[in-house]
Amino acid sequence: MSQRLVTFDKIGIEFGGRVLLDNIDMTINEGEIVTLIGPNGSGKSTLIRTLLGLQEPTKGTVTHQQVLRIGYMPQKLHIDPTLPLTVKHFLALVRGVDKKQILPTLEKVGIEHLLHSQVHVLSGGETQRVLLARALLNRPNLLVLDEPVQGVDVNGQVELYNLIEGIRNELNCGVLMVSHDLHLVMAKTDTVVCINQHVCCSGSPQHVTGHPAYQALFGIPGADESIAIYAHKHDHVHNEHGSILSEDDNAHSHCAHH
Ligand SMILES: Nc1ncnc2c1ncn2[C@@H]1O[C@H](COP(=O)(O)OP(=O)(O)OP(=O)(O)O)[C@@H](O)[C@H]1O
Repeated sequence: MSQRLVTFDKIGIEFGGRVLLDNIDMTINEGEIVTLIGPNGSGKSTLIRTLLGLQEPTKGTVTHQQVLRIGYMPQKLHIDPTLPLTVKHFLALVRGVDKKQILPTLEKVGIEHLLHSQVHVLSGGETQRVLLARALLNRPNLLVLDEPVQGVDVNGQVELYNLIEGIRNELNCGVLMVSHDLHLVMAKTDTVVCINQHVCCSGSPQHVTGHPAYQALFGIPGADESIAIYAHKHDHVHNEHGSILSEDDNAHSHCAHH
C-alpha cells in the first residue's frame, strides 16, 4: 500500500473572527494526484500555505511523513523584469541544488533549449515549465502546484497535465494541485477535493462531478458552464461526508453559508 505523505486533521483557520477554513480533513498519499478546486476566496491558497508551514492553523493538525521534501510551484514568477537572469542562473539559485541536475531537469520538462534564455522573455507555458523544473530540483516526494496551467492555452494545458502525470509515474511522488480548470484536470486526477471554506465533497473525479455540492458550485457538467461556473448558490448544508442534509438535519451542519 502507498505511504501517506500528509494528513490534514480538522484544520480550521480564523482571522479576526472570520473563518477562512473550517474542519478540513484531507490526505495525500505517495503516487496520488490530488486536485483542490473551489471558487475564488474559498481558501485554496490558505490551505496550501498551511501545508508549506507558512500559515499556522487555529484548529486541528497537519501531520507529515517523517521525510517530506516538498517541491513547490507558485502561481507566478515574481522577478524584476529589468534584472538580467537566465533560466540556468535562476535555477542555480535553488537552495542546495546539484547544478549538474539543471540540464537533465530542463530536459525532463521539455525546455532544455531555454537554458540560456532570459526568464522574463519566456511564454506563459515556458515559464510554468521553468517553475516546475525548479520544484523538481528539490528532489520532492510531494509536488505542490498552485494553478500550474495558469496563462497556458488549451493544448499547452493538456501537455502540462500529461507532463505532471508522467513525473508522478516516474518519481511516484504525491501531487497536490490547485486548479480552476474543471475539465482537463479531471482526467489526470486521482482525487478531487472541492472546498468552500469547508470540504463540500471529495473523492474520484466521477464521484465529485456527480455530487450535488459540486454542481451547486460549478454547474452540471455538460451544461453551459460559461454561466454556471462559480454561480454559487449555497442554500443547503452538508454533513461531514459532503452529503446534502434535509432541513431537519441542519442542526448538525458545519457548512459556511453565502
Ligand atoms: N493572512 C490573511 N489575513 C486575513 N485574511 C486572509 C489572509 N489570507 C487570506 N485571507 C482571506 O482568506 C480568503 C481565502 O483566500 P485564499 O487566497 O485562500 O482563497 P483561494 O481559494 O486561493 O482564492 P483564489 O481562487 O482567488 O486564488 C480570502 O477572502 C482572503 O482575503
